[in-house]
Order: sequence, then structure tokens, then C-alpha cells
Amino acid sequence: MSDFPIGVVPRCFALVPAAGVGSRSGADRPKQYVPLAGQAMMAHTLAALAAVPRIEATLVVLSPEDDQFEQAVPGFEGPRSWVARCGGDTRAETVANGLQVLREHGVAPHDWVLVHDAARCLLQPAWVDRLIDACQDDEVGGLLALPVADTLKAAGAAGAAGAAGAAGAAGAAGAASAHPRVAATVDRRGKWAAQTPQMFRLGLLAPALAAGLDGVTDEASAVEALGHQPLLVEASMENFKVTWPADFALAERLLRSRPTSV
Ligand SMILES: Nc1ccn([C@@H]2O[C@H](COP(=O)(O)OP(=O)(O)OP(=O)(O)O)[C@@H](O)[C@H]2O)c(=O)n1
Ligand SMILES: C[C@](O)(CO)[C@H](O)COP(=O)(O)O
Repeated sequence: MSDFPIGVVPRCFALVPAAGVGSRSGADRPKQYVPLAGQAMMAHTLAALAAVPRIEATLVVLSPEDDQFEQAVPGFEGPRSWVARCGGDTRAETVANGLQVLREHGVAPHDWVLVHDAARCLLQPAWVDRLIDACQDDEVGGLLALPVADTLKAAGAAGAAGAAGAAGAAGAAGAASAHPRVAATVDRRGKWAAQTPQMFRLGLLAPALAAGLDGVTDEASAVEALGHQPLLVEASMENFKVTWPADFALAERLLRSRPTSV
């Protein structure tokens, strides 16, 4: 990080990976295009980012096959709103490809990139400001996240109860179940659930992702693999990622309960 110039004020840019298909969502289209509270899901996401004055510009990274964006988010493209159809097979590839596009737009290694899932459409500008406030003077950067509140279970295989004492509860025959069984209770102390945006300098994030995309599910883990410790900045449960079929109704209720769509 000491490579970054002293005295130059870094700018903030947003990168929105939106090249996924939403295979877990059960929707009839990529989930970012499902209508919620009168607009495509992604329109809410982009409106929240557009309402953060410190974000200079937002790049949306779509699948090369995407033919829905311009209809779903009309009038998006402009001087502060960029679109690239260079999404990859994984989220990490999509982000890595998007960083190259940011470079082509003149984003410098010392500038900050806030990567935010298109599928986190409940984002509020105030949470983005909190992240920027927390990270802008930091060496590494950080991410919105939430301390885990529930007791955590590691799932084992589905099937009959096998352990000592289970036969008494399940009956001598050991009733089989489609549900997985608890393999262990995991110590939740100090555990946080990662959200987005995740905010890192372009000059740190690009090499971190280039160092290994396999199994990387967020930007922070790529940066951690280089030995850094990103900041965990507490956010809200409402900043959840629409993933499962039931999540759409919850997102819709929350969006409709807000004074505006942002
Ligand atoms: N190859 C991919 C995969 C995902 N994403 C984006 O990464 C974000 C978070 O990913 P996720 O919620 O997993 O979305 P999907 O991959 O679409 O969903 P699923 O895993 O259920 O298929 C989403 O905005 C999604 O569009 C992406 O840009 N490129
Ligand atoms: C980046 C992320 O949203 C943080 O929770 C998450 O890791 C994305 O994972 P997915 O498997 O692509 O949903």
C-alpha cells in the first residue's frame, strides 16, 4: 500500500457484478431483472449507489449475452453510469473483468472500488457512506458485514440418526430424514456474515483477484489471501442478498415500506 501516492486524494467508484443467472432463485429470468416494487431489482440497487455523491461513477458488468438491461433500467448510461458486457463464469471473474474496464475509464491504482452485488437491492446510501468513512484512511479497505446472531450448525449428511443416544429419540429403526443432521455446533463468537459493498483500492484488488480466482466468493477473501486484514464495518440485516425464492417477497415488502425506492 505504501506504493500509493501521498497527497493524491483517491476517488471512489462502484462496480456492480450483474452477470449471474440466479439459479437458486427459482425466477423465470436472471434475478436482477425480477420486478420488485415497480422496478427491476437492479434498478433499486443502482439508484442507491447513484444517491452517494462520493461515488464518481458506477460500472455495471453484465453477461455478454444480456439483452435485458437497457429495457429494465432505462436511461442508465451516462457520464457517471457505465455498462460493460464482459461478465465471466463466476462472480470473481466478472469483477476481475470489470476492474479492467475501470482502468480503461481512467480509474487509477490508488482509487477505491466499491464492489456491490446487483442482488443486494435493499442497499441504503447511508450504509455506503459509513463504509467509505471507515475505509478511506485505511491501508487495506473493508466491507459491510453483520455479526452472526444465531447459533451456527455445521450440517452433516441427510439420513438416519447415527450417533449414540439418537436411537432412543428416533426409534430403534432409526427413522431416515431428507433433512441434513447436525454434524457440529460451530463457535459463533467473532464470526461475521460478509455483505457488500466491499471497498478496496484498484491497485490492491486487481492483483488479489489475479492471484487466484478459484473458490473466491468475495473480494475480501482475495485480499485476505495476500495477507491483509480488511475492516469489518457493521451494516444491517436489510442489506441481504436476494438468493432464494422467498427472498423476493421480503425484498418487495421492505422496498414498499420505505419512503422512497432508495
Ligand atoms: N458469473 C457471475 C455470477 C454472479 N454474478 C453476480 O454476483 C452477485 C452475487 O451473486 P449471486 O447472488 O450468487 O448471484 P447468481 O450467481 O446470479 O445466483 P446463483 O448463485 O443462485 O446462481 C449477483 O449480483 C450476480 O449477478 C456475476 O456478476 N457473475
Ligand atoms: C459477495 C457476497 O455477497 C458476500 O456475502 C457473497 O460471497 C456472494 O456469494 P455468492 O455465492 O456469489 O452468492
